[in-house]
Amino acid sequence: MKILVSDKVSDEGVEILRQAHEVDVKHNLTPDELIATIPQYDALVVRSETKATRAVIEAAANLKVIGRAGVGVDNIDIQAATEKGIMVINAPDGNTVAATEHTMAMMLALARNVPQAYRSMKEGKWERGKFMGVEMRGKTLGVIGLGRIGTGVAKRALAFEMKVLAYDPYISEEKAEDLGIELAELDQIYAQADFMTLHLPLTPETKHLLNDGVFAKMKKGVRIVQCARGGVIDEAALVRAIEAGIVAGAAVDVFEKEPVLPENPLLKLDNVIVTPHLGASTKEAQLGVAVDVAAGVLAALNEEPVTTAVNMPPVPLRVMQLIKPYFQLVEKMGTLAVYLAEGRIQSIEVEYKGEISEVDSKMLTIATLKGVLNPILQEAVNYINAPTVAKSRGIKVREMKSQETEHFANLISVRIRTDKGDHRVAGTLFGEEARIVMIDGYRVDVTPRGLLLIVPHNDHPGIIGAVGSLLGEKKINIMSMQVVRTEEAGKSIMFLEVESDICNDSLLKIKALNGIFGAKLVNFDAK
Ligand SMILES: NC(=O)c1ccc[n+]([C@@H]2O[C@H](COP(=O)([O-])OP(=O)(O)OC[C@H]3O[C@@H](n4cnc5c(N)ncnc54)[C@H](O)[C@@H]3O)[C@@H](O)[C@H]2O)c1
Ligand SMILES: O=C(O)[C@H](O)COP(=O)(O)O
Repeated sequence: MKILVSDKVSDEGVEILRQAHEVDVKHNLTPDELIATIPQYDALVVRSETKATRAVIEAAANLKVIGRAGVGVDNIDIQAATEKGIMVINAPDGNTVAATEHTMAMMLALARNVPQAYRSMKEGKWERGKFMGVEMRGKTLGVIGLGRIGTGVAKRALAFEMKVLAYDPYISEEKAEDLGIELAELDQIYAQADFMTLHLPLTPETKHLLNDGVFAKMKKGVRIVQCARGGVIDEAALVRAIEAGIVAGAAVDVFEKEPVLPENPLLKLDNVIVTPHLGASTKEAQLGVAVDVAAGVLAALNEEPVTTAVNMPPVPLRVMQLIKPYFQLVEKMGTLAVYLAEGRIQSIEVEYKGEISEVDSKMLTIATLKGVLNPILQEAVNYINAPTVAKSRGIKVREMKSQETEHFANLISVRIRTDKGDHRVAGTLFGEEARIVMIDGYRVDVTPRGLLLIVPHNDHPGIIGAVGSLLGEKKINIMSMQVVRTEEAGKSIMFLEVESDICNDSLLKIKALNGIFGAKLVNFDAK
């Protein structure tokens, strides 16, 4: 078979591939050249430079697998690959240490003005008085995102005798306690942190997490390290916060637009130090991700299970036929439940009632976990890694079964328990059609597809109309609407299936309406 390696991947990985297949290494292909050449290949190996767009994937007549030598798969159109039955795999562990150590290097360099002093000396100067730094010992470090890299940074910061506060809504208190650090809310971190470091994915929820409003809440003199993904910080707001004296300095490895243009204002500020997305650039990391991705690509071409598959479920055919109709339903129920959940997830319970309780439902429980975890994690959670990911986050998973049901032949319910309460979603199949029939104890009939707006409100005349008018003004079509009375006197909840996305601004306007006390938009089709 033929493999194309289109980015700089370590020779050792390329050699592993060459021992089994014919390999071409071609860097810097233009999009058109890639589209023209891709039909002859069975596998494509990339880092972040090659953009495996829908157009590339649609042209890939023989492609069976795309291997990403690294973590982020945002340069690959996963949806298009999945639709075409192309397995996408990544190498999520190989560069964790490299990115962790780069974060520490950036934090130290920021604290002690190392790049600025270096430049001054290279210019022939001896400016001992100009580069007064600060110590890290005794300072408070805010870690936002406590996954693989955030955890590594937290451990190293403890060795520097820093006080570590971490925010990650999807990590248990137990995990933080085991690490010897404190979980905190974002506002607490903003108010207390002397240093802040980001290690979370870029998602619609995290885009511009650090913005003007948030910078205004920060402790004066905070230093910020950004080695996660460009876009989590609003760069223009960062520049304003530095100019206003709120942020004393920033160390930035990843940018909203890469490669960075020379006119980027961050490059003009002396107290901003920068590296060109070097987090994963160590020999060890590049060797690790290349060897890992090569092993994955070979396994995929041999049709063997791949533990780092991003998009393909390894379900045995016989089991698949029995449970296939329920896969999408349970995944979407997991997604809805996690959108409803507010605190730290402690456990996920999946209960099977009726005939469905008689089949091996393990894969359905895994599909539920996938639905819960995918909207909140950077790494792609699939049928292979979902249980391990849940375990590593201290989330307990329980399956319960009973042959008895009251109203439906089969009923599956997903309960998420968090430190701020429980949420339960139940669903069934009407013929072949998946339906959510219960949300937090309220009887509904929701097709788990597209966008669902959930609005708890006071049961007063005019409120439903006000929401409808606001959506109408924004040209957002309501496809169906259900209103249920809650057990709390005078309170109801609206469930609206809407045709197009609702921007944050409009959601805020809905929340601000008189008599409304919340608005959540669930995207069943996210990721
Ligand atoms: N600079 C580089 O070269 C480089 C190298 C590797 C990874 N990265 C990036 O670093 C980041 C972290 O990677 P990782 O391997 O640790 O990923 P990970 O999936 O292990 O960790 C991400 C963490 O973010 C948390 N999270 C999700 N949404 C959140 C939110 N709204 N608020 C707070 N936390 C949230 C998740 O619970 C998870 O624990 C990713 O953005 C990745 O792309 C950059
Ligand atoms: O997602 C990743 O693995 C890192 O951002 C590194 O990307 P790179 O392989 O392009 O250096």
